[in-house]
Amino acid sequence: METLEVPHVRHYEAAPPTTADLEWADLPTVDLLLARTPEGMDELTKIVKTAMRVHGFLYVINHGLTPEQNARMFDIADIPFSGATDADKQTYLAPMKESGSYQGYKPRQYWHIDSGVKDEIETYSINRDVTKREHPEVLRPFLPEISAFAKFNHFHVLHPLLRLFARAVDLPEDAFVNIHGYDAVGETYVRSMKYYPRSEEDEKKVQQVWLKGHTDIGTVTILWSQPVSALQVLSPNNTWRWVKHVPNALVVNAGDALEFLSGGRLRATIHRVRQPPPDQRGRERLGIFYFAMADDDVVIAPMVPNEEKSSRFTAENVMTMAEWRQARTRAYGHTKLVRNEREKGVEEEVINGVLVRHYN
Ligand SMILES: O=C(O)CCC(=O)C(=O)O
Ligand SMILES: [Fe+2]
Repeated sequence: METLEVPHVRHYEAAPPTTADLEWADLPTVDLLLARTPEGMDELTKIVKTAMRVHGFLYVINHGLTPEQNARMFDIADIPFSGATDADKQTYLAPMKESGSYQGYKPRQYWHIDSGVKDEIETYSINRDVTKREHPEVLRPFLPEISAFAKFNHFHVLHPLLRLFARAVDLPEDAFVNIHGYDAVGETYVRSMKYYPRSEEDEKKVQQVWLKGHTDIGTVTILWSQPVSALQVLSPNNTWRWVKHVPNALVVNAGDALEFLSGGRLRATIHRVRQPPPDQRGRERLGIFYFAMADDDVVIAPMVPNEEKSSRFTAENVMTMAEWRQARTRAYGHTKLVRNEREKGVEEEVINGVLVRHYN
């Protein structure tokens, strides 16, 4: 049997945490150690219920990966950007327009942000089944570790959270787990994401926005916390609050698909990425995520009575997870958005009959 020797990986040194005094979001924490007992599950269900109604974001701690294993994943996450050649980046481009898939590279300057200025974000997305597509040669020796990381996210973070989400909306505990199979056909990704600083002139034009306010496409987004402060959530009183870095914690939010499945009870909260505070400017920002989607063939219609006033989903919008993610991926950063005359900074589009809002 051929064995691949694992080469040395350059250590990715992130910027130190900011010392700026920012308006931080006050997000609840789910301690996964509590998920091991029935009493703990009851307590966590209450926390999750409030978290998803009020903030739509929460922290997860005690997931089981050590700080060293976490740091190793950030080192590996940087390989597609600093280790691959420009030719690799062309060869392994994601077929975003053709098949509505992010598998592979999304190059910089692919999405329109504002006033003719485009994004400075490179992403590399790998299906949880890492064999679904070929990868740049430099990344191949690390595929077993990436695959183990996907499995870890799936079974040790996603599934426990899905059980809590199901309990929070009074569904049987495994209702959401059953539509997030590890071996099912679907587009859950491990994604590396690198933000590069832009010119001051462009910062002015986009009013310091690096990634417009949006909701995520899938069911659950798991973000591995990193020190460069830039992520903000739209708080219940309609102001942006910064998400503080918590070492080795995860930042979790629901996306559109979970909002639809839960009849609007588990809200897909708007969030954005903006220029970091002055002490972190000029630095790159590397992120690593597990973007979960339900299995491709799942109809993302309410599994509980629809909460009319909060859900964007209506009975006419019946579609599968695959249809929704493909339509959203094709449209993102390319469609002409319509300014909402009543709400400043809000632009809208309708995708498959569903209102999608973008914030600046
Ligand atoms: O970079 C971040 O912190 C968030 C990115 C994000 O919201 C996304 O890719 O959907
Ligand atoms: Fe997002």
